[in-house]
Amino acid sequence: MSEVTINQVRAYTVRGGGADYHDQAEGHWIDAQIATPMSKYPEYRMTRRSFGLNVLGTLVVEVEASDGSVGFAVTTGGEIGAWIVEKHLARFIEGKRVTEIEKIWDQMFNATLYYGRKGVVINTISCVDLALWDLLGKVREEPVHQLLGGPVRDELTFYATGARPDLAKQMGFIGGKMPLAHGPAEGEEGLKRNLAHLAEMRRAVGEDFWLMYDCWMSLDLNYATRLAQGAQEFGLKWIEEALPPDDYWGYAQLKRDVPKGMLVNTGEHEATRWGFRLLMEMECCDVIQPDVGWCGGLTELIKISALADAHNKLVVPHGSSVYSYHFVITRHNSPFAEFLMMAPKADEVVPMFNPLLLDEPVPENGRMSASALDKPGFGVRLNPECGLSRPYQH
Ligand SMILES: C[C@H](O)[C@H](O)CC(=O)C(=O)O
Ligand SMILES: [Mg+2]
Repeated sequence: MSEVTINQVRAYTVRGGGADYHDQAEGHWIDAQIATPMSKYPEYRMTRRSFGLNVLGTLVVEVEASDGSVGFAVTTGGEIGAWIVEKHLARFIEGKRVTEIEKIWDQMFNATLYYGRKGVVINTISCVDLALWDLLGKVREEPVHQLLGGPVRDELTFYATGARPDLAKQMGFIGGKMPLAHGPAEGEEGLKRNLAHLAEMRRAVGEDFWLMYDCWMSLDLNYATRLAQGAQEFGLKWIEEALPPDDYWGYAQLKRDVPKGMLVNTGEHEATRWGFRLLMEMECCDVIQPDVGWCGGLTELIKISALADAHNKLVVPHGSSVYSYHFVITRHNSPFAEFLMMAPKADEVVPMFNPLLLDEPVPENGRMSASALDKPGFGVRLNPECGLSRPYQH
């Protein structure tokens, strides 16, 4: 097995949902009015597509081994990611043994340091890394969670992210995270509306169901603190990504200033052990939320998670579908998982990376048994009906 080598890496792009879950058709809840760092510009306030949230599209990376096995993974990264894989990263992948995942990661990261570190380069490295784990699982005929040490519990439990926490409760989820609609540029009136919406949802779901606000980097410290204070009477469980990801100082202050018991979560746009080290050493949050497809992949997440464990922080990955499920089931400090509601009206459970993957497991009644993940690799296949294109070749 250790002699199985990687013959070829190929990078593709695809549009319309998939790993770039923001790339949805008009009218989807995820593209309704949601507070963003661009909301201060009225012309970019009403939808996120207006400022180009969906420009990247999905990147698909395939790695083919000498025994004929093919591993693959998907992330947000589109054509830029495909170029990076084909024109730069391929040299570190092809010819290596399928077991050399750590070495490949280190070479990809160090070779791109001068233009990488965060953002689309790390998304791309993550995608290659996940494809390598998928390949190793397939060569060994084992699920990735077994390669990671095996499940620590029998099932995953999920909270749902979407516009309808009330429906999420009926569907059996343990909580509902809503997008915040109004940002600081909409003043006191917007703040009142944000709180009124939370109050309405609290009435709809009752006392015990978790409710959270996802602020998607849109607030400033003063607004975030006032939102958190106002939200306390409606039992907001956590305030998420309230500030721009580089404002570590703001997060540290926010964590000190939110009402006792309310959690500060962040990290979905953070990357690598060094980025998360800052969040932890500066006491920026209670829960970190790395996206497995954006933070450096599984190889990096293992390190981030160990660091978090030593800092008594929970790790609840952002989105990431099967890449998150296989990890969360193996970690004591990841007690539950996120499920992004991809139905346009958030009124039914559809696979998170729909329609790109076949056999993508979904929670039933807010749960997923470990056995749903018992297939080689990440246990998913590419849907042949999604038209992949290969814009570059090396
Ligand atoms: C709903 C949020 O604005 C975003 O689209 C997803 C996200 O940040 C999350 O799931 O967390
Ligand atoms: Mg979020």
